[in-house]
Amino acid sequence: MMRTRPLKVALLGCGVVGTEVARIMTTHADDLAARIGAPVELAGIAVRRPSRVRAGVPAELITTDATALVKRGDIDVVVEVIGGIEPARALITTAFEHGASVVSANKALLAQDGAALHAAAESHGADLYYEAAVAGAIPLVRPLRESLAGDKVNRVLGIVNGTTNFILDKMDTSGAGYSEALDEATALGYAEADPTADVEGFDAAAKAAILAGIAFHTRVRLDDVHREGMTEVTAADFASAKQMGCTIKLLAICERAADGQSVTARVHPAMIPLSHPLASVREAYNAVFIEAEAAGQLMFYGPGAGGSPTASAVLGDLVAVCRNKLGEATGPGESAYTRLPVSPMGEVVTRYHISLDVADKPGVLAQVATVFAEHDVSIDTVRQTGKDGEASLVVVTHRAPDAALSATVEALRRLDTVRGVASIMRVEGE
Ligand SMILES: NC(=O)C1=CN([C@@H]2O[C@H](COP(=O)(O)OP(=O)(O)OC[C@H]3O[C@@H](n4cnc5c(N)ncnc54)[C@H](O)[C@@H]3O)[C@@H](O)[C@H]2O)C=CC1
Ligand SMILES: N[C@@H](CC=O)C(=O)O
Ligand code: NA
Repeated sequence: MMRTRPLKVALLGCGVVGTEVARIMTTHADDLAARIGAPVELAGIAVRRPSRVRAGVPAELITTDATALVKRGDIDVVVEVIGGIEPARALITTAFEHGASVVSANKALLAQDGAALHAAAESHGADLYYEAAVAGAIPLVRPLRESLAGDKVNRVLGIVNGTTNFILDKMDTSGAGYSEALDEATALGYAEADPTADVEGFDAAAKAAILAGIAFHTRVRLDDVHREGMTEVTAADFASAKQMGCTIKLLAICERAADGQSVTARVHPAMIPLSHPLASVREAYNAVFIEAEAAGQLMFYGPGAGGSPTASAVLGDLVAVCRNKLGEATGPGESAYTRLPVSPMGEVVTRYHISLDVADKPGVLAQVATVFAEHDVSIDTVRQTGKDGEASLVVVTHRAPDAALSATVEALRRLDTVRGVASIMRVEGE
């Protein structure tokens, strides 16, 4: 039976995502009410710039005082789509203190302070849901938290940043320049307020931290994630990748160690074979593989960024949280009981593609091969092209610990016959 008293929702932030949340809440009010079992009322919208025109957003609900809104006492759910650490963190904490549950899209905050926010939610008998924080519209957080709660996840690998995938895709397929592609991604509402978060890998690293924590039932923070952005990927890297039958993607990879005693989480550009499903993930789409002991390999694919797709995930959480409120229950909280430590990048086992500029004279290849052997790194393939006394040497290794691979590169740089290291890229997905 439908409850007549509405559940009241405060919306914090009305930018790319917030505008779409407000629009869908207004246009789909009847469906949402039917699915929840009570009407949901948008009770207030906190913004920073009230004069901005926001199509379809009820002007009478706009306020610049977000703190007063969350302190009203009659708010059931606070939807935080401001982003950043403060004032989002203080507003979420205040919301819990005043009896509200929270839906947030804020991966930066969750990757930094997720444990404290979960504890605050639990101590106030409230929910903290954040499906939109990882890979936009794609259901990932709830499948991991709920559907896979009975399985053992060993690996999560995928593309979790729409902006960088959009840029890399444009560079690869149309030869577009980096800045031009970034401007386009920003105009389409994919990029963070400061796009450095996207291109330097912070956004993907925050998502990797959230995914690893949920997948392995432990705590992983942003600082635990090895992070390399994509600003140094060049057209020459794409050309090398093509020669290998590969393309380049910014990947997030979270793994349980073979002995099960630790986990790793990393974000970096990598070559992947064109035959791998991730190679065909275009534009701002995201795709994530989850490998679980009983389930085997699962693939999640869809729009990873943009106002409307992200609002879809926010609204899904809103419905779930409202249902919990009506049932006087809460959904699953933080599960970090395994307390597995996060190992450093040096312990990750992976493959390298190394492109060297070398002197084209007898013995150079043997010298280079010796350096690899000294570091216990086995070579898979070598390709040499020479011209006018100089040569380009491309070495692809077998799998080895990342520490051994980096030490090999450092030793190669010290050889007189190695003029320079043109590029180093990890190879994944084989
Ligand atoms: N845009 C996207 O594709 C996605 C965004 N997200 C996350 O959603 C959140 C919002 O992102 P966008 O909507 O893209 O950002 P945005 O920058 O378009 O919107 C944020 C809005 O919050 C407002 N704001 C800032 N401080 C405020 C305050 N104290 N009180 C009230 N409003 C304030 C800003 O003026 C801005 O309009 C971020 O956490 C972001 O990481 C998550 C998934 C995808
Ligand atoms: N800036 C992010 C937005 C979604 O999380 C991205 O590009 O993926
Ligand atoms: Na999601």
